[in-house]
Amino acid sequence: MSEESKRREALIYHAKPTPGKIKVVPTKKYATQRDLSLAYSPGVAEPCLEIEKDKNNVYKYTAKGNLVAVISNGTAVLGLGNIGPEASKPVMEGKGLLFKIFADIDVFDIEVDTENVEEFIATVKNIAPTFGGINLEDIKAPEAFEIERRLKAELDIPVMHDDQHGTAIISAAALINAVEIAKKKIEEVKIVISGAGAAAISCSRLYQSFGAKRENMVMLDSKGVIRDDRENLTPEKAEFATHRKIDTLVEAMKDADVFIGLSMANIVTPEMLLSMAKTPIVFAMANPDPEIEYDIAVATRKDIIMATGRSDHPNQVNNVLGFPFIFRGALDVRATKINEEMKMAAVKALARLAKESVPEQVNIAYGETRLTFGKDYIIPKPFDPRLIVEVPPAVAKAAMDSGVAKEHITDWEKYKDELRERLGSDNKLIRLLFNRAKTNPKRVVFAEADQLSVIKAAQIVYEEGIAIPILLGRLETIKHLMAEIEFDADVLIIDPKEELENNRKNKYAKVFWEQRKRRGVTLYSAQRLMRERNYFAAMMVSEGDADAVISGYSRSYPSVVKPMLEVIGMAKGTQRVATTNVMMTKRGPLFLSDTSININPTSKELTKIAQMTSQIVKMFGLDPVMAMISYSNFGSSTNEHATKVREAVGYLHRHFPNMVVDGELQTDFALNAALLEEKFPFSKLVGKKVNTLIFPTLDAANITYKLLKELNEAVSIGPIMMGMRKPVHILQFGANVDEIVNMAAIAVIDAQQKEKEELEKVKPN
Ligand SMILES: NC(=O)C1=CN([C@@H]2O[C@H](COP(=O)(O)OP(=O)(O)OC[C@H]3O[C@@H](n4cnc5c(N)ncnc54)[C@H](OP(=O)(O)O)[C@@H]3O)[C@@H](O)[C@H]2O)C=CC1
Ligand SMILES: CC(=O)C(=O)O
Ligand SMILES: [Mg+2]
Repeated sequence: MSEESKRREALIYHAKPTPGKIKVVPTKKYATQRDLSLAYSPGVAEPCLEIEKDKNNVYKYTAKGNLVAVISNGTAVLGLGNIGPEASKPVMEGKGLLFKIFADIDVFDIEVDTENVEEFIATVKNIAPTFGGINLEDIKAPEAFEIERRLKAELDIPVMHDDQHGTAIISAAALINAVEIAKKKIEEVKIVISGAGAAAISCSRLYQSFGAKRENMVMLDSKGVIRDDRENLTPEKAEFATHRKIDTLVEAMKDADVFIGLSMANIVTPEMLLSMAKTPIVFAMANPDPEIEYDIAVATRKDIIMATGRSDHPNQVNNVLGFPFIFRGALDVRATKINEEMKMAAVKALARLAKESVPEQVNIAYGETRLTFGKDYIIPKPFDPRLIVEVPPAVAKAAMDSGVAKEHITDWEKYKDELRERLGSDNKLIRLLFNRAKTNPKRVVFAEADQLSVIKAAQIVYEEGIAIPILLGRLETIKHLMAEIEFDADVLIIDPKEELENNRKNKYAKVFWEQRKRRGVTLYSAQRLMRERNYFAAMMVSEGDADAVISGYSRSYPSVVKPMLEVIGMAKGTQRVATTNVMMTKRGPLFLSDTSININPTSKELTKIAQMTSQIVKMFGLDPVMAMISYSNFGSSTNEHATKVREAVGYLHRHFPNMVVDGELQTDFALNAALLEEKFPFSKLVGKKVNTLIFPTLDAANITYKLLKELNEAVSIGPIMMGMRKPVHILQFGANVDEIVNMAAIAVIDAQQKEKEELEKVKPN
């Protein structure tokens, strides 16, 4: 993607569909008059009075305990400099997003219009009662030091300047590991630190806590090397002034073991890297552009251990790995401070985690085959789900041991379970899907590529490397739309009506005629049918000219299913096709079947639907736990609708005893584990979390999934077609771009899966 396209993409991302990246969402019911009288006057007076009696009750009755202020005055925004409070807001909202997705902490971002230290301190102090913690961000040195020192002393909630301590914690963990990989000793390494601001000073201090020696450090600011004979140094710079008689970065880099960049872009040259010692460690952490580009650095020295602050290269040393988890631990024990002990605990937890074997889901999330501790993996990845289980407990424990915790955790396993629960699974699951698709992208025919939403989706899957799109539709329209959205990739575009496609069309028509000539199809009618995009698309897949098809955006479901069934047909041994929808709910993904095809399935058909859904759940990397739902519980009704579900469950229990499935069950019992255990302790689902619901009729399933989707209770992926011979996925009429992209990723994974099954069939035993 060109730099200009990236720029535009970033602007559109921030502007659409709603400006900005975060919003406020109520956590209590607000539907009725009764709810409102509790939420607001008169009910709200009760917690007010309780808090008036004892201020600690604010943690019990308000959101304070999980709310962090991300506060900046915009004076040192990333490496962009003093760009002002308004211009810093996208970064602060970004920090809010990261706090939320990685540690389930809510954030108000606050941009303060003052560069005056006293005014800034007064502002933060005045608003502190709202918050459980204060994350100071992108405030320039030396003011940042005084601001943080004073706020820490004067407030009784944790205050952390992220650029100082977040950065110090992460880079210290990375440095300890990098030094070990380089087979050097931290006490001996010569370290050059470019930058003498908030981040650089704090990092250099923390490295000393882990053994680095100040006499081995040379620090530089915008004027060059900070020598002890320089005048008017701030106390922080004076702390790191060197007695060496050198002035420039070129001189400092000679024979250095480590370069720490917390200054600005592109100030390190390849020559400087070449002058460094053996196995040099280079952390070029300026954002968004590092002190030296990753690709240049690794091309210059094969023995380099290289890290940047960016997510698009190995070894992202960025405080995103720190602040969410550090505050999570601090908030959970109501720490009054974030002290040295807590920081050290976080460093050790992070450094340790990088050495443990990496779960497969992290490899998938980053499109890696095998991440292992070494020069390209010195520190955990931000999407590593173990971070939330490892770092906050370490921080919380250190807070308790060092006497700054107001609450104590006793059951650590329970706490870890709570931490796991905090991470919603919707984005994770989608990410997993995308990354799995990217490992082996397949050719996906978009049968309605002359529709704007479809072509936008095709552009995304192409640019993300999820699929290789083939665009079907009116040539002129497609080209026009592509130009409009600046989709200039060299992709295959086919108009089934065009003369140029005659050869292919004739070939497909012949094959189709051969297949159906005894079922009323003439060669002429076959030729006419191949002008129709869904027949043509299905034939492409059937004949191996494409791997999957996506259609249905502009047509009714049945009118798209028909050609797919006629041309591609069902998988061997399958008598029914069906669909499932994955609903990304707050309690995790929930698969609902059959949402689109079987109007009133028999008990036998229900067993097939359950079995096919079970395969799909596994394809998503989850263990199926299935409830066959009904309006009846375990025989409470003898009506045929309940009986057929009961019979289906009986059949599955007899023939597939390892399947975790039970019913017939009402939905509340299926989804409420405590209720189920209390009333039906014999159920196979007791002690398990149901992730799949098999519905008795199409009415019930379709209504449920659309209701959830429209009430914004869950994002839906699907309907995912099950039981076809080749990957065919049919969109809901008018699906949005995200839904089409998700479906394309599913189609690719489906194609990968089917390819694997084919290979296994032909593999000699
Ligand atoms: N990867 C990560 O997690 C993080 C990265 N950073 C990055 O670190 C950088 C600094 O941030 P922060 O400390 O908050 O900002 P500050 O404004 O506090 O500090 C910037 C420092 O860089 C120095 N500097 C400017 N130009 C040069 C130069 N040519 N050579 C050497 N030093 C120079 C300044 O010198 P002087 O004192 O003379 O003005 C100052 O000491 C930014 O690029 C930021 O993006 C920051 C935090 C986290
Ligand atoms: C990452 C960060 O906080 C910064 O670059 O300022
Ligand atoms: Mg910052």
